[in-house]
Amino acid sequence: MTASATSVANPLQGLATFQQSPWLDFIRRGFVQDGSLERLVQAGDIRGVTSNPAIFQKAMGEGTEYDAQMRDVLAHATPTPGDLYEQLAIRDIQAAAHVLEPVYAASAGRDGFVSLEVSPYLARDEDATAEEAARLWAAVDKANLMVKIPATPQSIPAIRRSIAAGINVNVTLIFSLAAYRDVVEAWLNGLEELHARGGDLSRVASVASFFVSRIDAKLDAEIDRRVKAGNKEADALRALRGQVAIANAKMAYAYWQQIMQTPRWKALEAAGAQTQRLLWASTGTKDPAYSDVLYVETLIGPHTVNTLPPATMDAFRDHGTPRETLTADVDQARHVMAEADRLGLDLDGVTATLLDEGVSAFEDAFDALLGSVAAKQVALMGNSLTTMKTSLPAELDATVAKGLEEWRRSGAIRRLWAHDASVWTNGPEASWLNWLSAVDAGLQNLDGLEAFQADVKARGFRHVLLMGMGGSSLGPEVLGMTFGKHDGFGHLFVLDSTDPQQVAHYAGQIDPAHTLFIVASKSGTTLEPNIMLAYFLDLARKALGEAAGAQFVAITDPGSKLEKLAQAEGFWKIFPGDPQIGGRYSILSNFGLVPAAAIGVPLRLFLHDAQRGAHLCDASAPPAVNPGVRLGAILGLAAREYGRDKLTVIATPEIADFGAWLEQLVAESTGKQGRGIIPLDNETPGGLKHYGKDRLFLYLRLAPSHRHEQDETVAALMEAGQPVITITLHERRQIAQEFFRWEIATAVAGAFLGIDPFDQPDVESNKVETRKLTEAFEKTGALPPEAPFARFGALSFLADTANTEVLTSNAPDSAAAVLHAHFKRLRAGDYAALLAFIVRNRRTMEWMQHNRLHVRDVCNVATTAQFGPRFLHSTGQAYKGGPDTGVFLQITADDAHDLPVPGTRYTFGVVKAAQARGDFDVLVERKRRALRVHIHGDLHEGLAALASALHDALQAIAAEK
Ligand SMILES: O=C(CO)[C@@H](O)[C@H](O)[C@H](O)[C@H](O)COP(=O)(O)O
Ligand SMILES: O=C[C@H](O)COP(=O)(O)O
Repeated sequence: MTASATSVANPLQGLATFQQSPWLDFIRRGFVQDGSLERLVQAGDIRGVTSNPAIFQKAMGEGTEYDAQMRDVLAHATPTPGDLYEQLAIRDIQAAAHVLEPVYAASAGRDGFVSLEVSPYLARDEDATAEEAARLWAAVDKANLMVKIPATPQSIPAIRRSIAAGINVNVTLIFSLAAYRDVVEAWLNGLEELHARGGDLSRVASVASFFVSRIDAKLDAEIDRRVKAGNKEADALRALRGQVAIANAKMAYAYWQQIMQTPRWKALEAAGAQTQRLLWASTGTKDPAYSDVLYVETLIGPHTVNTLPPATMDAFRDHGTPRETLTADVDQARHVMAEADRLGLDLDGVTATLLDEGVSAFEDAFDALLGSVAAKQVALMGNSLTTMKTSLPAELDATVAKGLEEWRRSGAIRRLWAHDASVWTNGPEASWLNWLSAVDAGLQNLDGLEAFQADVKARGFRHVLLMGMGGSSLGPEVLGMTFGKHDGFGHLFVLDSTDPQQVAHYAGQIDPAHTLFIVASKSGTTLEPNIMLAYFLDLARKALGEAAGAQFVAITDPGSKLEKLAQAEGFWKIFPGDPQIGGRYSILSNFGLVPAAAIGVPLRLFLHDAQRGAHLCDASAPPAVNPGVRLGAILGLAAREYGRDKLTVIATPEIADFGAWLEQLVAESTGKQGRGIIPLDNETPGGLKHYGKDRLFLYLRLAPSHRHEQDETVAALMEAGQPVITITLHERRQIAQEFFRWEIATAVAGAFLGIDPFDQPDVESNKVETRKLTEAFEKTGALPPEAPFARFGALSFLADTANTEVLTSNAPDSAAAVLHAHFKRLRAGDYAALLAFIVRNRRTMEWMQHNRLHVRDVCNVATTAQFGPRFLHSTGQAYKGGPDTGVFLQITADDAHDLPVPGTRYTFGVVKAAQARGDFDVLVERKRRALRVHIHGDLHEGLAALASALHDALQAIAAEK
């Protein structure tokens, strides 16, 4: 039985007599699946369906109707929440379109449509709207689909373009006659364009959705306000209650009638075009004082549609009176409009506001909808996603919620993904955002990377030596430490030091004939990788002769000096970097993927995990459920609003190296202009009393290997009211998700801090100072002389004038006294940093750790222990550019053995010394509290002396408390 064959059994069906189609303003899966829609259609009650973001929000936001399809989709892929929503919505729309096909067929394509709205986020963007309309049209692939496009000034041209492309369009959110005129013009223009191209006009259907009841709701409120205020025209105003919306609609209809008489339309009609029908939307009664069928009964007329919410549909079926009203009392309607004008009811203002409110209400609904979809997605994906739980003081929690809501309202996450620098400082940020698409690029290049991996395996390298600094080395180091050695692949050594002992140590570990050398430098001009390369190329040449280049691979930005050198030296491979990805955001690009390939990390799985991270942090994941934005808001607001800027990392040992990568990302990105976050990696937990109010704890927990005692420590921190973020990984590979989450989080934290998270001005200053010194050395064969202000045994102390004055004011007579004066400067909220330009090995690392903890436990401040020059490309930025809360002890030492740098006059030792001096110069130039201690003679004896002096100094400080 088709709709047209149905006898008129109720008022709804009676609308057909007046050539009005009742459509249903509602959709949801169960309603279509259980045959409810079909029954209405077959009965002849309903001849079309409309949907909008608010309707889908209600449908998908509750219950489990969509779970089965979600599970199905998620079993094969990890879409973004936006894509997932779209797949669900498209299935509903297709199913409803299928139900309405008989109506469409029986009406020869004039009726029986289902509408799907373009994303409300695009309402102010012509191109994006037109593209999305075309995309949805193709994706739904049903002749009886109507794509809904809002009638914003920006979208009107997209309506023309879509009609011209043969797409059925439902123009929505029309409130004013002026907007309706523009819509009609766009529709006519579109048809004319299509006609000129020889297109089939008869298949292009369109409706213009004129919103009704919202106008009364707004104006009635204004009328009530004026009446209450004693307006002398109270009676005239009252008479307009519930009148203007209908009168406004009648004016639109009258305009449509005029258009239908124009030669322009007649020509199109003769060419087969269908008329664009007026559709009355927003026809549910809002004011209970009015009839519940008011906006149906008053607007019945030929060639129109009324889309009814279910309650209005039921009411009209029950007690509506179908009779032609649209063409009746038109003069009265004109009078109402004139009265409204005379009384100063600002209809233009109201309709403009309603359009803005309409767009933002659909945005809000879409946010809520995507939020529910994302939350469901996360729940269904279970342990295939890393999870984040937070335990925050109530005040911070509330501030974060406010910050997230602010991000939602301002659409900041969409702007971030759209590479819009207004998220940050409106500076050069947009040029540094390709890391957002790095995972997709990696997946596209996967075949090439896997082929490289297979070749590496086939060549049977025993070792992989990666040379690079900061962003080029810390990521690969995490991969090496986290994933370990894979069968058939070499062991990874990461060299990011200029310490001659360190270089010699690595040289001693590898056999050049069985080593794959990877030199990684984006710029290709960084001093350290260049001299490391010079050294190891020389070493390899000595062992392998001219064939040495074939053992080398370079990762560098296209056109760099390093690229040229690699070509000249006949390197095996040169992998390009992306000039629009900064070093510390490069782990998921070739800078991480090539080393990952070289050590046998399963790339496809790794990238799919990274993709999970990226998709869950997508623009379509609203801030409150976006794992990256949530984390970023906590980091940024904890630092900005509460001075909780010491991000203290506790991690399951198996994934603990992540902290070194994270330190660079967070510190170098945020630590500038006196603001920022100071990450503290690997600070062994201590008693609660050692932690001040400047801490924010991060517990990175690898569930399968978690340590009970760490869980307990963290529980105690939470108990004590310290803010704790717990991120749980269910397997190591999920570190890839965390790489992406932290990149987004850092960028977001940067936005909250009001800085550019993609530059590193103070690292650059350090490089400049170092270059000056090495250039001076090239010329003179010596570094400029320097004079310690004190020497005690093997320990010399150096500082600038300002620091020296403070440190010598009490005429220190021992190393302990100098150190006492130095660390005595620590205040609550400060941090102490040990910055050692010495060989980095287990023994020295233990020394550093022991002494940093000693400082923490006596001074109750946050501490960090860093090796130079490694940290110069990482946390060094924040030490110099971040908050002035650091107290720095730089440690340098004589080199027992030095190594020449081939092709230069200097040695590794000279470079390292220049770097330490450059570092110190910039620190003091920034007026930081800094002291340098230089160890003469044997390093370990000197370290022992220093530890003992420090011990005495700290004991004195403790005694003074
Ligand atoms: O499809 C359309 C219009 O084309 C409808 O879904 C339209 O969006 C709705 O009728 C309105 O949003 C409902 O408005 P209201 O009852 O919330 O004021
Ligand atoms: O973090 C980046 C380091 O400063 C190294 O830079 P590069 O990759 O250009 O050599």
